[in-house]
Amino acid sequence: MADVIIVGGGLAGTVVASRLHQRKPSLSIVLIEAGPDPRDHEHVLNPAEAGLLHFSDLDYKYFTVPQEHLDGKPKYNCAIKALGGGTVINTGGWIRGDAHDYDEWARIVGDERWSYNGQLPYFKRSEKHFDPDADPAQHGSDGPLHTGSVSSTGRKYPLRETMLKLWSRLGLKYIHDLNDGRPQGISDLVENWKDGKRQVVQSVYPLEGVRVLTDSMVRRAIIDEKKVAVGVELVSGEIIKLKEHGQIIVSAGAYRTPQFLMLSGIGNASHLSDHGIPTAVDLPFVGQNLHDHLGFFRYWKLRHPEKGLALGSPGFGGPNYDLGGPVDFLVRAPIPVEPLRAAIEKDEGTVPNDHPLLKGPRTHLEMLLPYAVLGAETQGLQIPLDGASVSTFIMGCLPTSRGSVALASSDPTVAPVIDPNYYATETDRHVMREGFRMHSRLMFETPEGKELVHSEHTPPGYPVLGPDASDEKIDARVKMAGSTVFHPGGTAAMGKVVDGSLKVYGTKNLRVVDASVQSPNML
Ligand SMILES: Cc1cc2nc3c(=O)[nH]c(=O)nc-3n(C[C@H](O)[C@H](O)[C@H](O)COP(=O)(O)OP(=O)(O)OC[C@H]3O[C@@H](n4cnc5c(N)ncnc54)[C@H](O)[C@@H]3O)c2cc1C
Repeated sequence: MADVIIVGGGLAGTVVASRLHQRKPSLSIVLIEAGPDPRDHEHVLNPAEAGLLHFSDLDYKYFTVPQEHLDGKPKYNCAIKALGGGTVINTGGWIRGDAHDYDEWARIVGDERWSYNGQLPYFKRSEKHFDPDADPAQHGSDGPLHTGSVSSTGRKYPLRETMLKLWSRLGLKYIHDLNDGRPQGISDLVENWKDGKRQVVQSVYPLEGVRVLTDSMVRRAIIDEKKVAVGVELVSGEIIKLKEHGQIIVSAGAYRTPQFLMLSGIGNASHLSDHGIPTAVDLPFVGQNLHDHLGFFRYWKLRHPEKGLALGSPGFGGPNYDLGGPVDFLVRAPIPVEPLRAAIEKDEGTVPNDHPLLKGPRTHLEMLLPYAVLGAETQGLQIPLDGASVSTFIMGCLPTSRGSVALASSDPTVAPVIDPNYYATETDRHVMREGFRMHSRLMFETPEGKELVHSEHTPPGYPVLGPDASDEKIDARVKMAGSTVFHPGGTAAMGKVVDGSLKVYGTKNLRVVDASVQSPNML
């Protein structure tokens, strides 16, 4: 028997377990995680080795259904099966959203607690911010998570001044604080590495006092005839019961949380019946609204590799280079409103001036220039890591494409059917084309770009595309090379599946607390 049963010991589940115990030590809390505690796994603590965890024993190794709006092929999507969830592998980018995003969420669900100011106390509580001169209204100084920027860690990359001039050509300014809710501009990248090491969530949100079961997958929540959650059944057959007025908290991630709800009888009744699952609560929106960030890399051959400008070159190295990723700036930009409006109208018909994507200005694009070549082989390119090339990265921040997670089987150990439906809307295509053209302009038309770059490495069979490339040609590149940035969300959406207090509609004592709860129109 337990007061609180938490299903899934990833980022959200571990934080909730730890904070609940701190707040009320008398509660009996059980945290149940499908995978092991991976902290002694050889590649976990060094963030530079995260690539080695893909397709490892800790990876669920998901593949989507064939993506009809990309190149028609299934796409690999990583998710970690281990205590710590995504914090075991993630890049550690410590990037707070634009205040407009949270305010839009609050407006949609009619609950100010989800606005930027509503969330701010929790942002602050989580961090030990690196900058003593930062605005105390925006940052916390005694939270568990250490953060650091390129400058605060003392990394001085040879291309920094060139990069600042290059990105400024987009009309953007340098901003000192990436994480104050007003992120548009060029800022030092901020990461949550501590002394060059990963902060896996259970190391900073301690679980002493919580009963933790690892290597234990939960099959379903047991819902009684009054729709009250009364316990859970594990795949092993073990049953853990809830004390009266206890809570089951679901935090199995955006792919597995909807699967878990459906296996518990909460979901679209006809889909459940297809899999022989009796319906406890008919909630057709469970598993709908999947959204994810699509990202896209381009690769550039340097004009002067002998200067030691990028990872792999014998001349690339300096004090503290191991304290963060080989990047100077994170760049976040809006795009022009009128062409965007035209794209949205192709999807949605006439749109008002206060359409969420138009008012703001919103942060439509996130961009980087890593001093390294990342993932080129996925585009059929063989670029040696010898410091002779760099990459640029473009991500559409506010996707309007929506997909789904559905059951493949009533067996909880079988992966669900994942369809992110990437690049399905004209809006998403327009945003990505704008980013693509920005990078072409920077590299082919600015003095800094021309001095930096000798040529572009393009995937075999794909020509170099200049700033005046057609939409079709850009789309062809993105469709071949676009891939997930591993940010799925929205599959147990607030206002549709859970209320503003995260309670699952139609049930008692059941909540969802993870990335699944982003609201249906949350962009
Ligand atoms: C490669 C990669 C890079 C990323 N980079 C960044 C970044 O730089 N910055 C950033 O902010 N975010 C990044 N993210 C995203 C971030 O890690 C996720 O958004 C976050 O981990 C989501 O937290 P969650 O609690 O919703 O799910 P998760 O952290 O995925 O946790 C879900 C947990 O539930 C467990 N589970 C699932 N089903 C069951 C079951 N039935 N029974 C028991 N346990 C179960 C899983 O094993 C897992 O441990 C990245 C993610 C990846 C994969």
